[in-house]
This record gives sequence, structure tokens and C-alpha cells, in this order.
Amino acid sequence: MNGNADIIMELENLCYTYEDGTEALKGIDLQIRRGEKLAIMGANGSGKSTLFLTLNGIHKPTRGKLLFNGRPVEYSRKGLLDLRKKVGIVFQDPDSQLFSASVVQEISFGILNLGVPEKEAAKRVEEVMEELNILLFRNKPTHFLSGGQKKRVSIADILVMDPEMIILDEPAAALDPKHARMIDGIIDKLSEKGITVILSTHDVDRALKWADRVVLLEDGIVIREAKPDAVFQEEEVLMRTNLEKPAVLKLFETLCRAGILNENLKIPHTVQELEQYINNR
Ligand SMILES: Nc1ncnc2c1ncn2[C@@H]1O[C@H](COP(=O)(O)OP(=O)(O)OP(=O)(O)O)[C@@H](O)[C@H]1O
Repeated sequence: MNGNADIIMELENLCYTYEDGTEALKGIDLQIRRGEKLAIMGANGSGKSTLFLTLNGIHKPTRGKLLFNGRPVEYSRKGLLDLRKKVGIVFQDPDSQLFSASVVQEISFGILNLGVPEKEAAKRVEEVMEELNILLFRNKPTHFLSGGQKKRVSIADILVMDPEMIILDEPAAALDPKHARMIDGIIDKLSEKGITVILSTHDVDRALKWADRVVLLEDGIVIREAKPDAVFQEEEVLMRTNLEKPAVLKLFETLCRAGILNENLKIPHTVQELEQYINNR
């Protein structure tokens, strides 16, 4: 491994222009730390999906550099295979990812394609199915699954490859609160394993609670990157990205203004933390 071992991925002046001339990424500089929980946020069309497709080599940057574990990504067949083994994307719409006849075939496909011996692959598939609570519907055709089940299978597809980084494009979109919480639990487990997790979301409360760092994109450039506490207090950048201040922060500020809470308290990240402040007065 070259360079700083704490940095898993580095983007240097990364640009991507689509064939029709749309400049979707206009020079992104970003260092992603190993094991980091990174939320990428921005208005519709700001370039989040394009960025994700560039991070795992589906799009080749039109300018600039992408380094993985300190080395420039090689856009050869082998270079891309190596990158995609280590950096997986869970797409927002599971139907664009799932195509095999049954769940177990779906999860086995990628790992067998990598050339992992059948017995070893089968063992790994069983482990991942157990971990993500998939065993009960292992033989169902993927197109008969519910949205929450499809999402779990999409994550299993990636997890089975033993990745270093997982990118999730709006993982809670179209899920009910119970299933969204289940996916949150799975994402926490990925982080506990040391996997670097990048996700896009429009949910500021969730990002405040979850992320180590928030990156705000506007029109293909990064306009702010910092800890969520700092980013979510900046009304001007939030407005530029069509985001609102998290509800828990708004309430905290109202309670401070009313003299009910002391404004020197650490910013609460969850409703539970805010309740505790109120109960401890
Ligand atoms: N295949 C394509 N060809 C041409 N332009 C594209 C293509 N895909 C995306 N774009 C354009 O690139 C820009 C960035 O789009 P992208 O999908 O990356 O944004 P996004 O932030 O993921 O949006 P959303 O939140 O709506 O998913 C937009 O102007 C979009 O119209």
C-alpha cells in the first residue's frame, strides 16, 4: 500500500462529463478515510449518482485522478475487476441490480464469477444470508420479494464479495420505518466490521445521527465537507442544496432561545439525547 494508510480513497480534481456534454462532476477533491461513515448530500441532479459510479469504476473520469489504497485506479479489465471487488454499490432501485432466478443464485453469482471455489463460495453465501436474515426466503425468485427483502439481497450481493467500501444510494428510499430501521442496523454492522460506508440521503436527521462527515454537492462540486454538527448549522449552504436544518437541531435552538436549555451544551444528534438534556435540567 502506498501513501497514507488511513486514506482508502482519494479524488483529485475528479471530473466526469456525459456523452451529451453534461458536466456532472466538475473537479471534486476529497479524501475518504478508512472505516469512515460518510454521507453525500445534495439536491436532485447535483451529481451524487455520477460520483458513486465513478468511485467503483463504472464511469472513467474525464479528467482528474482516483486513487484507491494509495494507487491510481487502472482502467484495464483486471484493474476494474480488482476495484469492483473492493468497492461495491447498492443501487437505489434494487430491480436494476437483481437479475438472477432465485435469491441464493443471485447472491452466489458475483462470488462464483470471481473464481472462488464452489464450496468456499457456498459457505460464504450461507454466512451472509444468515447475517442479513435472508435464509427464510432463500429460494424465492428475486422479483417476488418485498422492497425491504430486495434491499437486503442487494446488500448481500455486495457483502459476499468481502468489500472494503460499500456505497449505498439512498438505502432507505421507499422503505417503511420498520424496514428502514432494519437497514440502518445492517449499515451499522458494516461499519463495525471496519467497512468504509458511503451513503446518499436527503434525510438530514438521519445524517446528523449517523455520519462522521457530511459532504454537500452542488452542481458537480463540493461546497462543504465537515462534521454534521457544523454543516447542519449553516443555513446558507443548506438552502443551496435544498436541505433543511435537522428537526432535533431546530428544537434544540428553540429551547436554548427560550432559556430552557443552555446553548453551551454539546449539540444533540438524536431526539433521545435532546430528551435527556430536558430531563436533566
Ligand atoms: N446518462 C446520462 N447522460 C447525460 N446526463 C446525465 C446522465 N446521467 C445523469 N446525467 C446528468 O448528470 C447530472 C447529475 O446527475 P446525477 O444523477 O449524478 O445526480 P444525483 O445527485 O444523483 O440526482 P438524484 O438525487 O436525482 O438521484 C444531472 O444534470 C443529470 O441530468
